[in-house]
Amino acid sequence: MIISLKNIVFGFNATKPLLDNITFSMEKGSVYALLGSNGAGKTTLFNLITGFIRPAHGEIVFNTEKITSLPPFQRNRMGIGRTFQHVRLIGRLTVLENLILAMPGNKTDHWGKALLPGFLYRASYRPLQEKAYELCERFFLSQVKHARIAEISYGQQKLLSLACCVANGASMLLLDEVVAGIQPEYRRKIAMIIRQLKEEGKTIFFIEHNIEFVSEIADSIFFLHEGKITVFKNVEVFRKDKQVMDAYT
Ligand SMILES: Nc1ncnc2c1ncn2[C@@H]1O[C@H](COP(=O)(O)OP(=O)(O)OP(=O)(O)O)[C@@H](O)[C@H]1O
Repeated sequence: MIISLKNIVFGFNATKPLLDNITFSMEKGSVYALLGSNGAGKTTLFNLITGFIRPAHGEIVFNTEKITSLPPFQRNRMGIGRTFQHVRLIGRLTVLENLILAMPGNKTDHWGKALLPGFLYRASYRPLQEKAYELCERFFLSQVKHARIAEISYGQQKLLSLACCVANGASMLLLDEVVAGIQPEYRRKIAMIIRQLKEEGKTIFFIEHNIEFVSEIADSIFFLHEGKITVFKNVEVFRKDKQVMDAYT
């Protein structure tokens, strides 16, 4: 087990909790989809896991450590990475530079390293650069590695967001609508990469409305409805469920 949530309660107002006593756990090396109608609380659940908000009650355990009251940067260092629904990349930097910036240690060491003599600085930078080249290769970004973010397509930006999450060293990746609004070609590439990440033992939790994409890659489906989570083993069972049909009609 990589993560468990126990009796999580969260609400933006006192009248009705948005997330009402949520309990679930996830296995290492598995892929989980999170579905639910608009406003069900999917992004809020991601914000709770990543530490942007805290629950009113309940506990979150990641790799046997309680993380419920840890800030986002600490959870990130422990291996929880995320991508956002609207990509958050640094526009004036290139693809390679965005990747290098996402690598652990680089940001905090940057100014210290800048004081080193040139040859030593270049030597310390080179392994990061090499890793960034490898990631570009793996994420189909080699041809645009020197391009700035505004010069690459939306599909490439989504691939880069995912690559940054991997560069960051995450063992659990939370992906918020990673294939929404992109060409089928990029959707196929992202599906392939997610399968590879699973093979490497990473845990993927992704919010998605595209049921075809969900059926291609998810091991389980988490359905969030009226504050509760129901788990489905596959898309067929999910599609036939009455509660699901009612929620989407
Ligand atoms: N900071 C906030 N303050 C008050 N209400 C909020 C806040 N953030 C979200 N909400 C409300 O909480 C509910 C759940 O929002 P959330 O973004 O988690 O839903 P979602 O399931 O991710 O929806 P979508 O599929 O539309 O992205 C919505 O009604 C939203 O308006």
